[in-house]
Amino acid sequence: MKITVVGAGAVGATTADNIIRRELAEEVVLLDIKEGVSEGKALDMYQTAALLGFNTKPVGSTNDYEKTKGSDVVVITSGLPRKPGMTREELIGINAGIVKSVTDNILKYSPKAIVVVVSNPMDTMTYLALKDSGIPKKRLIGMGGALDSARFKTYLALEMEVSPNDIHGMVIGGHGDTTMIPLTRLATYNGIPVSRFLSAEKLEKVAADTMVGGATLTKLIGTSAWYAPGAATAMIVESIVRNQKRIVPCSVYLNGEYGQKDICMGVPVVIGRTGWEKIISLRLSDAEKAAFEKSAEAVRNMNAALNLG
Ligand SMILES: NC(=O)C1=CN([C@@H]2O[C@H](COP(=O)(O)OP(=O)(O)OC[C@H]3O[C@@H](n4cnc5c(N)ncnc54)[C@H](O)[C@@H]3O)[C@@H](O)[C@H]2O)C=CC1
Ligand SMILES: O=C([O-])CC(=O)C(=O)O
Repeated sequence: MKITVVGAGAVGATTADNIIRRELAEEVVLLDIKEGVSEGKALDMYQTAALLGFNTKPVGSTNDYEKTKGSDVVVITSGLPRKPGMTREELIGINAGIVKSVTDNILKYSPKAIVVVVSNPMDTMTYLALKDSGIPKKRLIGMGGALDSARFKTYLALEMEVSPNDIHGMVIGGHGDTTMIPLTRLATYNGIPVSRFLSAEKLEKVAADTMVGGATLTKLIGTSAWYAPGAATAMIVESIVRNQKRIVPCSVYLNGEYGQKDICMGVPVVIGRTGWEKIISLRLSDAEKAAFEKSAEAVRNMNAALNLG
């Protein structure tokens, strides 16, 4: 098994670190355009092998795609992160060019790879990667809902003063401050609806905090988050390489599912060795359906800015 992570910045390096620690592949290639950075970070990570006891080898590459050849899974994190006060959507101008050229290069050397897109605005970057490359839709996965759901569970756990490990819940829709849909109605504390433990007001606050979870961290840190994004991305990669069939909300190409066509956005999918294997169709309430439609409209407007014709 060989995995490539493009972008050796905060999210890319953290993703690679999580992947090597869990020995998800024999080799993990970290590629960046900044001279020497990926080689340096890969060597730094490899020096933890003697301390932590893993056997996966990280390899750095300064923009040399030959080194990524034959990758089974490729994660794309290259691109600008937002600064406080910005939306993810404002990154489209620069990141579209980066994601397009990276996708072309990756598929030239690894035509059979499953590609996980992280760069923002993620739903639109996933759509761009699909339209530009023609990659079979099931091999293209946008990472957003995995992270948003982890934040949702964390905010619920904090409010309830329980372990996040006992909380189950999902966030679907777009990966944007106003497009996310935390499915509060379906969230549980080990199978028991969270509405048994928290008031409607508290649940509304949890949902609102979840939606701006990324913006909150960006304001605190000065750039966007990386620990949970890296862990969420590695969780998806693990479900692929270990064929775990986990149900994870991911941005995938919809062709009529959830009432939407020709768009990538977050819905629950089963993730296994061939990519996303199937979409789980949830019975949404009327309010949830309306939120999904509104979310799709916003994502579609963003996609139109790509001018794909
Ligand atoms: N989908 C999600 O849930 C999340 C998405 N993100 C997004 O991930 C992206 C990366 O974020 P960070 O790692 O914090 O940024 P960063 O600035 O730390 O790292 C980005 C890296 O990409 C590299 N890069 C730029 N152009 C490249 C190219 N053509 N080829 C290869 N590498 C290139 C840069 O040199 C830099 O090292 C941002 O767009 C951010 O908004 C971040 C967190 C969560
Ligand atoms: O907030 C951002 O810009 C980065 C991101 O997507 C997240 O952390 O959810």
